[in-house]
Amino acid sequence: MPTQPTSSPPGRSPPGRSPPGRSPPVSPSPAPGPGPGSAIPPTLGLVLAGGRAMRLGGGDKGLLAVGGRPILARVLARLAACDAVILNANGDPARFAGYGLPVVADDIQNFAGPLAGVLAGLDWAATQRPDLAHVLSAPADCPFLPADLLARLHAVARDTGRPLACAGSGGRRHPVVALWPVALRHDLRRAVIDEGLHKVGAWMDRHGVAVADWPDLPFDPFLNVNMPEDFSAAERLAAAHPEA
Ligand SMILES: Nc1nc2c(ncn2[C@@H]2O[C@H](COP(=O)(O)OP(=O)(O)OP(=O)(O)O)[C@@H](O)[C@H]2O)c(=O)[nH]1
Repeated sequence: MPTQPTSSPPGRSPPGRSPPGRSPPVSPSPAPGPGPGSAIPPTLGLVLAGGRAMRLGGGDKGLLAVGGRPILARVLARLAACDAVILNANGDPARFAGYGLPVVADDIQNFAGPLAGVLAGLDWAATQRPDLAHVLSAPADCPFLPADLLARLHAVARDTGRPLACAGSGGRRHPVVALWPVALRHDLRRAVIDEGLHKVGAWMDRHGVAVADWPDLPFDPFLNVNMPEDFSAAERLAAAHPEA
């Protein structure tokens, strides 16, 4: 598997392309939220940026620009329909200061994987915004999320009666793009700490998860940037679909 040399300094540009630059932070547009009377239950948006990006040589994937905009700004635009948005990230939160968001670190150490970030988000919602019964998670390396992500995940959960919903494309599930009930946080903590569970999909299957997909879109909205070649594919997609 091609990887960037681990000797690369954190946050450098992926190889094989011109430096994408760290575009200046873009303040998220005022989150409109579903609004009073909306059929969409109150939801906290959670950007998952707690990973190490080892396959890109380290750094913050969300601060890389795709199509001239940081991936993080793109993700935040898609989460603007949520009632509040926080960022899960480890290390110095100052690097995200320009976004004006609460930054919440994992409280489970040793890189327990994305479930540690989801748990941090569920705990934050329970303690800081108990009016929000759901969390919508989205990874900071997914530049082309669908505009109706929040609405469609809630709709598929409601229609199937399942407590969890996640995104799918090309016959695959994307369990980190998902809707989580805050009420399941204690069960998740037990699974991660007592059982050492790391697989997101495995935990979801215990409770029941509905999958929503977007077959109508002319591109995969869940393309994520893990390796340098993903970055090139994302730039091509951004050029071909400026609306994405
Ligand atoms: N909070 C938290 N999030 C994580 C952790 N590991 C991965 N993630 C997040 O989970 C999502 C999927 O991560 P991956 O692409 O598998 O891992 P990554 O660390 O970003 O990249 P690699 O190191 O190259 O695997 C991303 O949103 C990551 O930020 C972790 O230990 N803690």
